[in-house]
Amino acid sequence: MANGERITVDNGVLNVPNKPIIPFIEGDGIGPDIWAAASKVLEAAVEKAYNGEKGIEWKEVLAGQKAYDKTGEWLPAETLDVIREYILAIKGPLTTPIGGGIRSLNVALRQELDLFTCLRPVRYFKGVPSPLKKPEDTDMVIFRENTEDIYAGIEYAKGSDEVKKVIQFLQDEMGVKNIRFPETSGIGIKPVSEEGTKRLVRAAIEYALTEGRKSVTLVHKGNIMKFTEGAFKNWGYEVAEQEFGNKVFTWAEYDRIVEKDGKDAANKAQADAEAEGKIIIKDSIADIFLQQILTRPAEFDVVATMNLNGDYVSDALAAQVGGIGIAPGANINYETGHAIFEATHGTAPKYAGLDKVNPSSVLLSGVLMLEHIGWTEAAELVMKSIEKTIASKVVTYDFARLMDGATEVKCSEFGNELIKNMG
Ligand SMILES: NC(=O)C1=CN([C@@H]2O[C@H](COP(=O)(O)OP(=O)(O)OC[C@H]3O[C@@H](n4cnc5c(N)ncnc54)[C@H](OP(=O)(O)O)[C@@H]3O)[C@@H](O)[C@H]2O)C=CC1
Ligand SMILES: O=C(O)CCC(=O)C(=O)O
Ligand SMILES: [Mg+2]
Repeated sequence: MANGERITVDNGVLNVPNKPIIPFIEGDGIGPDIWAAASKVLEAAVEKAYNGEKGIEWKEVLAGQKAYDKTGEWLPAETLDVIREYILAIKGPLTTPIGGGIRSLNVALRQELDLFTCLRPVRYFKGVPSPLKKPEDTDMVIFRENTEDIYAGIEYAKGSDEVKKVIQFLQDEMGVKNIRFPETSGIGIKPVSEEGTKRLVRAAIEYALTEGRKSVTLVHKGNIMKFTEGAFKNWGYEVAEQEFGNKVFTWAEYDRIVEKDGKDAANKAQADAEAEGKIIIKDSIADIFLQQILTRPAEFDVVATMNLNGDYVSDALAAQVGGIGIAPGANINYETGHAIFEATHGTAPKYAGLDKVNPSSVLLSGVLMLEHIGWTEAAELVMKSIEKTIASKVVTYDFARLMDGATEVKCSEFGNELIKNMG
């Protein structure tokens, strides 16, 4: 086989050689354990699917503690340059200290490469322990805005010169009277833009159309945060109606029909739209949404939301289908083609180096990557093997503690079992 080559991108379309070079970040904490297990499984699936005609050449790039120890920098410029050049990458989790210290490297990677969608599919694997009666009803795909919101990192600490300036500006020039304790407040700023919202919602609707999904729900807290989260909802409906026309039916349209012709007419219009296979664009306020995904999961499909809501919703939905050990993700810019695949969970520091945790989240992120480059046969092999292995009740601690009659295996052993059960 030829030596590795670069993936290139032409007008947003990927050209994938038979031996693509794909950068990886091993990650902090449990990162080395899960990456070792998952990369072996991905290699075995590609080898088996294509009889050695295709293969991935991994290229390590540094970030986090390993980068700091080797270079004195947490996120070396070279890492960003390499990912920019090689288009796709996959990463393990990176630690972010709480209440001080460096800002999130995970967020920095997303912002630096403008990976505006955090795509997190949530589906159930038969046999996985779940707190729900019918976990198989949970089949959602989260589109989380990845570059804005409170994650922009515009924050000023209590007592700093900056916070005093901001509070003074708000009080003196903006007439703000309700900062309850101005002397002891920190301040965070939440930018949410029309452009950022529309590109995210556009990507979610395009995904729903391509994948034959039924609805896109805009999740927001727009009753309280009117000009950020409320605007997200309005811009979402706008982009749906202006750019997708009669391929969608929105609840904004529903409301207009109610006003003009009454509720029965609106219900009929929605039922007709559903029968015609149009995508229903609806919205839900974030707090009730968190209840309804538990009580009525079948009503939700594609979910589009802002950064912080998306972070909370991701972990909550992961719990419904067996937990964060099996929750994959991808950070994607659909315009430039750049993407970084990564698990939804973090570094789980108490398990670091114990060869204990479930490698499935980063592995399934690798499956998303295989699908993304069109290597669906290899992706399918991994999926089938996960199903078979879980059905045989050979699982890591997280599932074993909730399953009757399970055999608990280590992270690396679970990876080997997946390879054994492949095909
Ligand atoms: N994208 C990223 O790189 C992310 C990084 N982080 C960072 O990770 C660090 C730790 O965050 P924390 O809030 O503790 O969240 P984590 O997701 O790291 O861990 C929380 C708990 O989730 C369970 N868990 C996590 N990963 C696995 C796995 N692979 N298999 C089985 N169970 C798993 C464990 O549960 P149990 O204890 O029940 O066994 C663990 O204690 C922080 O610095 C945070 O900022 C967090 C999220 C994402
Ligand atoms: O960057 C971090 O440390 C946390 C990020 C996170 O929780 C997420 O992206 O889901
Ligand atoms: Mg999170």
